[in-house]
Amino acid sequence: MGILESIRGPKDLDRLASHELTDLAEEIRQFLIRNVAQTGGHLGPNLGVVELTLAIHRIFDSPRDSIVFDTGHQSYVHKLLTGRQDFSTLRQQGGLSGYPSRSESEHDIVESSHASSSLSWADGISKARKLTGQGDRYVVVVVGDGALTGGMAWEALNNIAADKDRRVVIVVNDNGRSYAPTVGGLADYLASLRPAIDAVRTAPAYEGALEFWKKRLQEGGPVGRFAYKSLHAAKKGVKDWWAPQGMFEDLGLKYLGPVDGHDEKALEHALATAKNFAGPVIVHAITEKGRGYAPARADEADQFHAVGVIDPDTGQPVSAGGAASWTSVFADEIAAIADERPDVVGITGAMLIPVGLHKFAARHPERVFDVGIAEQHAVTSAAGMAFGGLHPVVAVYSTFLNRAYDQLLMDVALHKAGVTIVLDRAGVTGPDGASHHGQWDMALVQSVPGLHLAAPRDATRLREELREAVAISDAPSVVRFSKGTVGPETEAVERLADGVDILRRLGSSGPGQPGRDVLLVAVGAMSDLALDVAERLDRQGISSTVVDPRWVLPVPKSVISLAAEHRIVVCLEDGVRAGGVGSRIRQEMRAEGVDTALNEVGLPAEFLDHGTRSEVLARVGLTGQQITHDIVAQVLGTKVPFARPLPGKSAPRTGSLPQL
Ligand SMILES: Cc1ncc(C[n+]2csc(CCOP(=O)(O)OP(=O)(O)O)c2C)c(N)n1
Ligand SMILES: CC(=O)[C@@H](O)[C@H](O)COP(=O)(O)O
Ligand SMILES: [Mg+2]
Repeated sequence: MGILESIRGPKDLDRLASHELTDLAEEIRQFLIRNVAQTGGHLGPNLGVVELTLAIHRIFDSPRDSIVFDTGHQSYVHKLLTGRQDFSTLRQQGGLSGYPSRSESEHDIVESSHASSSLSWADGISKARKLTGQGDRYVVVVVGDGALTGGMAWEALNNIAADKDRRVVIVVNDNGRSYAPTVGGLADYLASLRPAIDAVRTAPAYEGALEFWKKRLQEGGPVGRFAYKSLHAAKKGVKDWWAPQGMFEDLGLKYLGPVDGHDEKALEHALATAKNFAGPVIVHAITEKGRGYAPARADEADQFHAVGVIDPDTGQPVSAGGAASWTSVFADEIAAIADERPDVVGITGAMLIPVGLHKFAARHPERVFDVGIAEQHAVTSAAGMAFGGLHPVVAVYSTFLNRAYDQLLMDVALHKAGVTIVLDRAGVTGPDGASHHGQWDMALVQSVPGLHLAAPRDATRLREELREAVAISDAPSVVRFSKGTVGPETEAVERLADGVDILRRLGSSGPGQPGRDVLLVAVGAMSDLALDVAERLDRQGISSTVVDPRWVLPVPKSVISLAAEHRIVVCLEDGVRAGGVGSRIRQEMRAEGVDTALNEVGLPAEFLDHGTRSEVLARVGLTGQQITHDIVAQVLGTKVPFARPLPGKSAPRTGSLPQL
């Protein structure tokens, strides 16, 4: 049996000798490679924090002390050390979360995968500890160099530094990368330290010398004066030479490091030193993403930041890529647009390749900007670019737009700025769980005055709607699409004057009668589902029309007219029902005096646990069978009157469906 199996909780680490810790670190690395290769997950980040996590759990006393992981994707080692060593269900429905999870362990605190929030958590927890007489309990934060490029982190540092007697230990996990090498002034700053200094500040000798001279200083007299002069000179020298200590100390934070983040002994020394400060302190650990796994280290793109199922020996993906992904279609089209439109620029929040701006950047490097993990800044900076005559395309995952709602509203929309926001991973994503589903974007943006929202149903419409979006120069435009492979191409049987596509007309409501029983409004990728429902209804004698609005906001007038000609409207959307597209259509129908019954079919306003995309959709009832069942029950259950006429239209029909 290896050492790892003997670790049931952090306390079991205390008895290990130094060589056993080295062996344990190797065991953990092999465990991660073997297991994450089977399930997929954040292999690179976790290989980089093995020694760091061991040292933290040996020096601090979780859960009495709180350990907070920023973003949380690098908490696998923490899980292994806190009683969770079955990784066979990692990120699977009902299995281990890929992020900290309070329901899994008392050692877990922050479940959100949204970066740069950990220091605010630490500020809050430490204030609570102080006010409740528990000021002797530490808050230890593991924050990456990438997460430190998020503005929220600096808001928190400003507050943490203001109060010297709160026990906050900030471990900067500096591997020099987000996905790609971290960008910006801070990254350059941290990088400038790595080669120069090798943990001298935490060497026992340095601390001893400091203590010796501080005592002489207190004794006063000629020796004390000499001590003062030499300490002051040393500090100034170090300050000039050792920038981060200056920067962080200017902020009011003690700085320790940089420390070799793979030297467990040096880490423990630095953390023990930090613990003795009993106040806010930064420990700057230099780590390597993908440490100990050659395929990860060789991966120039992102050092195996997040992998699918791979061959553990070679690191190669097990399943060759199949159909095109939404992201790849976007990547090709935006690059083509960039060739044609010199005013178009791209902006990414440290996710150039994941959001598909890499081809654009390869062809026009001067026109793609990586702003770091700073979506709020990205959106307002885009408003500035639009003011300067450019057309920015901000590409982010849907869930991360949540963070930039005010910037979209008050910097882009208020100023009628021609900014296009492309939302990848919109709707249910799956394995990354509750904080990653892009389920709120449509509800958020539908309240933004003047905003245009497109939800393409397939690759052709993505290309088309993206081009239409970048042609809008006086308002924000948003194009949103799902994670993963693009659905089948669905050609319209008719395109109406306002761009709405009729996808199918099935059955009829009677000779000479307009419309049909059910109007199925399919938002984006829901078109496949809507067509499946139409087929199922047809088999039960219920007629339907399937439409894809393409641009769902503003609500196209033809959707309202069609609603008046059907008995029920069902809007299918891969987003929260509350405040979604369906509710907006309902508002517009009411404004036009159309009182056709409308069902919003979408996601609940709930946090949805991880699983595959189809498992999660099934869990919330977004399946052909369930939707059909509900429609049939409603239509057969009640005599659903036809709508009152639109002004100038024929009188409504009433009647009941044929008995089945
Ligand atoms: C607000 C937000 N934007 C983007 C992401 C996507 N994301 C996940 S991890 C990551 C890089 C994090 O870099 P760093 O903090 O240095 O951690 P590392 O992976 O290097 O350990 C990014 C951009 C996110 N989780 N949150
Ligand atoms: C932790 C984080 O936010 C990202 O790494 C995310 O897990 C990537 O998601 P995709 O795998 O969908 O690109
Ligand atoms: Mg990093």
